[in-house]
Amino acid sequence: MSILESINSPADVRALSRDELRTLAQDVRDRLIDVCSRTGGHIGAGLGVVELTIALHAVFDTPTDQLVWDVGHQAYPHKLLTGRNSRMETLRQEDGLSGFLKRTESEYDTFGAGHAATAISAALGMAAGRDVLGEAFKAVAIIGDGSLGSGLAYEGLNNAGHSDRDIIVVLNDNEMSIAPNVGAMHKYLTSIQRNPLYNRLRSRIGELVDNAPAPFTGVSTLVRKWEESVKSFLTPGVLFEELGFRYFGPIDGHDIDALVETFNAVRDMNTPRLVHVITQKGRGFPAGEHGEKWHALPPGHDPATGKQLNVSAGNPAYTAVYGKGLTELGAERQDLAVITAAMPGGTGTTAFGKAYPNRFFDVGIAEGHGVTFASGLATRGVRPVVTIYSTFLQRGYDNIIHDAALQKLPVVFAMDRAGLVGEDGETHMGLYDIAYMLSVPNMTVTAPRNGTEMLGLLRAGVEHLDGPFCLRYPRDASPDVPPAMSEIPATPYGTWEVLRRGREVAILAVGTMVDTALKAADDLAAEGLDVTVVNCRYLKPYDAVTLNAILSNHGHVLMVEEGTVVNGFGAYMSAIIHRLAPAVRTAVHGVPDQIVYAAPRKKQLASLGLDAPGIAARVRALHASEAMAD
Ligand SMILES: Cc1ncc(C[n+]2csc(CCOP(=O)(O)OP(=O)(O)O)c2C)c(N)n1
Ligand SMILES: CC(=O)[C@@H](O)[C@H](O)COP(=O)(O)O
Ligand SMILES: [Mg+2]
Repeated sequence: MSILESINSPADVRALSRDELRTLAQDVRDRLIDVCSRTGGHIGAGLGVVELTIALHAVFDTPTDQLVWDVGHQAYPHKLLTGRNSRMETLRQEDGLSGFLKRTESEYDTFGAGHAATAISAALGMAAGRDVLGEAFKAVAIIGDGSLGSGLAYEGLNNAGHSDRDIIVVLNDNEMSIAPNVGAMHKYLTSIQRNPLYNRLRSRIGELVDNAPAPFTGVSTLVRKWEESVKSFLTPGVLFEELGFRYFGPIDGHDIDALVETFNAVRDMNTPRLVHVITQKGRGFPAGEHGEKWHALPPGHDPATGKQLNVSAGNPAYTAVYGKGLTELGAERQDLAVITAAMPGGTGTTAFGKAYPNRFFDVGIAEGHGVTFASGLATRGVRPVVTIYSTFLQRGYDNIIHDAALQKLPVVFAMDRAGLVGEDGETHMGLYDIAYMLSVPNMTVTAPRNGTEMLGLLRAGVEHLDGPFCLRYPRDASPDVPPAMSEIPATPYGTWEVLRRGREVAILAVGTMVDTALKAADDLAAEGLDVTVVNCRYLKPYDAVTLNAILSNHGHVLMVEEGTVVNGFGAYMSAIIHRLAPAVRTAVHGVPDQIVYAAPRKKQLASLGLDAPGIAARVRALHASEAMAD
C-alpha cells in the first residue's frame, strides 16, 4: 500500500516523518498524473504544488486553520490529502468532484473559487471574522504569481497590510500564469529569485548587531537605520514589507524540509506575513517541461506525450475560427489592436500576437484594466478588440459602462466561452453576458449562428464607430468552416435574417440556438405545425422592420437563447412585443434562474431543454396555451 492510500485526512499527514512526507509527494504526483490522464483537468498547477500542499497540511491544523487556495485549479493535491482520493476519478464530471474548490464538497475547502485573485480578500475576511468573534485559528491565502497581477490581489494586500491582522499569504511563484507571466510585478518577483544576496547580507547584519560588544551597542540603532536603507536596494520583498507584511523567502517550494521549517517559524507570529515560494509548474509530468499546453489537458490523454487519444476530426472550434479571422483582419487593418487578459492561448489570439506584437496587449489577469486600457486606445483612433471569456469579463463590468459605453467609445468585446461551458462548472459559465450587455446604454449586442457569421459580426464591430460592440460565441465547434476573412463582408448592422417562413409560431433564436431551432422546426413541420425561424444576430439594436412583419402575421413568438432568462434577450423582446402587439403571446426559453453545474456541454444543453426536442416541446406548449385559452 502506498503512503497516499493510508491518508484519510491531513491528521494522517501530520503523523508522518520527513522521509515519509517525501515519499508521499511522489505518491501524490503519480496519482495525479495517472488519474488526470483519464479525467483531464488542470494538471500543471497541481503538480507544481505537491510539496507545498503537503507542508501546509503538515504544519497547519486544518480544517481549523483555514487554507484559502486562489483559483482552485491547483487544489488536486489538496483534494487527495483531504479525504477525496477515492473520488478523484469523478473529477470534473457530472455529480463528481469539482475541478475547483467548493465549500459544499469538503470542510477543507474553506472558500469557493474558480476565478483568480480572491484568496487574500477572503482570508482577510476570515481573519477579521475570527477577531470579531474572539476565535483562534490561522488564515492562510495561497496565491499564484499570475493572480498576484490582478487588481483584486493588491486591494487585499493593501487592506491586510494596513490591518496588522494575523494573516499569512503564501505566494506560489512559478513564473507562469496560463501562459508565461507578464507585467512589472512578474519582473520584480523574478529579480527576487535571482538575487539571494540580500538574504545572506541581512542575516549577517542582524548577527553583527545582536552580538555587538558593550561599547558598540549604541551603534545598533544607526546600523538598523542603515539596514533599512540598504534593504530598499537589496531586500527581496521590500515591496511587501512596505505594504505591511513581513517577507520570508524566496524558498524552494519543492524542498519539504525548508517549507515545513519556514511554516513552523511563521505560524505563530501574529502580524501580516508573506512567504514567497518558488515552484515549477507541471513538475514531474512525464511529457516534459511545463509549457502553456500542460496548464490543462483533455480527458483521455497520454501522459508520456500530453497528446489526446482518440481525437475525432470535426469542424474547427469557434475560438480557432476567431483567431484565424482576427489575424487576417489584422493584416487588412493596421489600426486593429487586440487585448487579452492572460489568456492568449485560450482566446485563440496567440497568432495575432506573433504576427503583430506591437498591436497585441496581454494585460495579465486584469480584465477591468484591460477594458479601460482598450477604451484609452479607442480615444486615439486605434480599434481595440478585447477578447475575454464571458465569465471573466464580469470583472470588467463597471469599466464597460463607465469607460467604454458612457463615452461611446468604439471598443469591440469578443466574448469567448459564452453560454454553457461544460466541465469547468458553475464558476465559469458564460450565462450572464446577454443580460449584462443588453442593459448597457450605447452597447451593440450580437451573437452569430456560425463561424462565418461570427467573422462577419467581428468585421461589423470593427467598422462600427458609434459606441462599443460585443459578440458572443460558445465553447464549441463552429457548425461551418468559414472562408478567408477577405471573403466575409460585415454583417449588415442591426439586421435579422428570416431563415424559415411559417405561419403560426415564430421562433426568435439567438446564436447557438438558431440551428437548433431550425431542427425543431423540421420536427414540428412533420406534425403539421408550421413555424417561422428568425436568426436574431443583432440582439440590440433589434431589427424593427423584421419584427413588425413577424408580429403582423404570427400569433405566438418564442424567444430562445443560451443564457439566463433573467433580463436576457427573451425578457427584453417580450417587453417590446407586448408594447407593439399586446395580443401576441410570447414565451422565453433559456437557462432558468438556477446554478448550472459541471457536465458535458451537450448534456447541459439537453437537460435544460436547449436542444431540438426541448425547443419543439416549448413551441407546442405555447401553441397549445392559446388553443386552451380560445
Ligand atoms: C478572473 C480570472 N481571469 C482569468 C482566469 C483564467 N486563469 C485561470 S488560472 C490562470 C493563471 C493563474 O496563474 P497563477 O496564479 O500564477 O497560478 P498557476 O496556474 O501558475 O499556478 C488564469 C489566467 C481566471 N480563473 N479568473
Ligand atoms: C482555471 C481556469 O480558469 C482556466 O484554465 C479555464 O479552466 C480555462 O477554460 P478553457 O478550458 O475553456 O480554456
Ligand atoms: Mg503562476
